[in-house]
Amino acid sequence: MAPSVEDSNNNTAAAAIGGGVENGTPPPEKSRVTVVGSGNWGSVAAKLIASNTLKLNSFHDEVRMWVFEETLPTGEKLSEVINRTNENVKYLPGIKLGKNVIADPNLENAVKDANMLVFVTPHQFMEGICKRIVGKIRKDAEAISLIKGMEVKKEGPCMISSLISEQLGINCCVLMGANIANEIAVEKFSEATVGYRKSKDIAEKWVQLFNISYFNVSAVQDVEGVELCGTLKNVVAIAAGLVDGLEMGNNTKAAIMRIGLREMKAFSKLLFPSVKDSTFFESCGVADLITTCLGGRNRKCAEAFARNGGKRSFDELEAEMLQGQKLQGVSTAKEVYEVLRHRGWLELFPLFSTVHEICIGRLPPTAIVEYSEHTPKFSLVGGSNQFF
Ligand SMILES: NC(=O)C1=CN([C@@H]2O[C@H](COP(=O)(O)OP(=O)(O)OC[C@H]3O[C@@H](n4cnc5c(N)ncnc54)[C@H](O)[C@@H]3O)[C@@H](O)[C@H]2O)C=CC1
Ligand SMILES: O=C(CO)COP(=O)(O)O
Repeated sequence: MAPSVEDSNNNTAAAAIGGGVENGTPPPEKSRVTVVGSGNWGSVAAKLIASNTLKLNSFHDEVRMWVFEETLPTGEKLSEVINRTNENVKYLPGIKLGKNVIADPNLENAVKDANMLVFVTPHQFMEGICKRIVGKIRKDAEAISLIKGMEVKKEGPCMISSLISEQLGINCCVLMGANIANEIAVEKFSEATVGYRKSKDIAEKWVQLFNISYFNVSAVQDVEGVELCGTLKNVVAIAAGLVDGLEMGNNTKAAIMRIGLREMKAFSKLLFPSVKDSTFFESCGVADLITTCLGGRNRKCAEAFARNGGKRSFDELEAEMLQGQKLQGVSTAKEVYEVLRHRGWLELFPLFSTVHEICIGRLPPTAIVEYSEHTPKFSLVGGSNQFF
């Protein structure tokens, strides 16, 4: 059974500021936050949030964090070690999360009282997680997804925020940005973008929960644009890593990033015409693309893949190099490819489609920089398509 935390700022303090038992109006209910996920970014998100809930009167101090339970080489359970040491020794070693972060291996228990749910797991696990908690969360819960990825169904592509909204029947914002977790963990400055659909008030509450001196958050009304930026840049980061592994140099890498950004924008607008151009200039857009292509896990594994001439699979490299952390770019490239194939758009997106074909071994890593029959428009910048 996971422990719990008493509030330091209890309702007496809230009552003293506005209303309260003295003048007959009950104090507004404090929000309860649960973080669903405890990987590298999930743990940093919990740390950020926990530092803010201690300061903000409108939130309960305690931040519950669902842990996908595993047994460590020492024989101990990960959740127990987190609660004992206040550190996620596997996914974020060396960083104290805050004593008000409570690791809970029981998913249903972790979510049941929360009215603010923060989803941050690798995207491939979200459908299963939603199925487990349908009908077990508060009806008035609000959600935010920090997950970079999408699902492809028979009906077409489904963004993770839509999956959450549709399966759980709740509103879901997104938070994406140039956010390499290990850098934010040591409190180096970065920015992030909240994407919201309708309610600016809800978006502002999320901004309040995440914003801190070293993490500058702003909100834009463009859920799909923000989420697609975060999702698609992982495919471009694979391409950037391949170029690094081939030792092509900075100009080639910059070209890959530019072509990738064009494809990100075109793909997003073809799927959702409402996506705004301005979103690509937020942290979730060009800034996340740059940081991931320079320092992300997708880049790192793709570099190793190219150095090995494509002879070692991404699965093998992921297991060896990331030790339990997960790549999102390889599966996203596959999902994007499915959409392109179904819609007859493959030739419009040579970078995206080439990345997938390299990942599955149909093309060699060098194809990323080759003008071949498979990539007829690869190095052409013009293109008559209105979306480019
Ligand atoms: N790490 C980073 O720098 C950033 C990551 N993100 C995004 O955040 C999302 C989560 O990534 P991270 O927190 O970095 O995770 P991670 O890749 O570090 O860790 C993997 C997580 O998956 C869990 N897991 C393994 N098998 C599972 C299963 N069957 N069911 C449920 N969970 C399982 C593990 O316990 C672990 O918590 C991803 O979409 C990623 O793209 C976004 C910004 C930065
Ligand atoms: O999304 C990220 C940075 O914003 C992290 O990217 P990687 O998953 O490639 O490390």
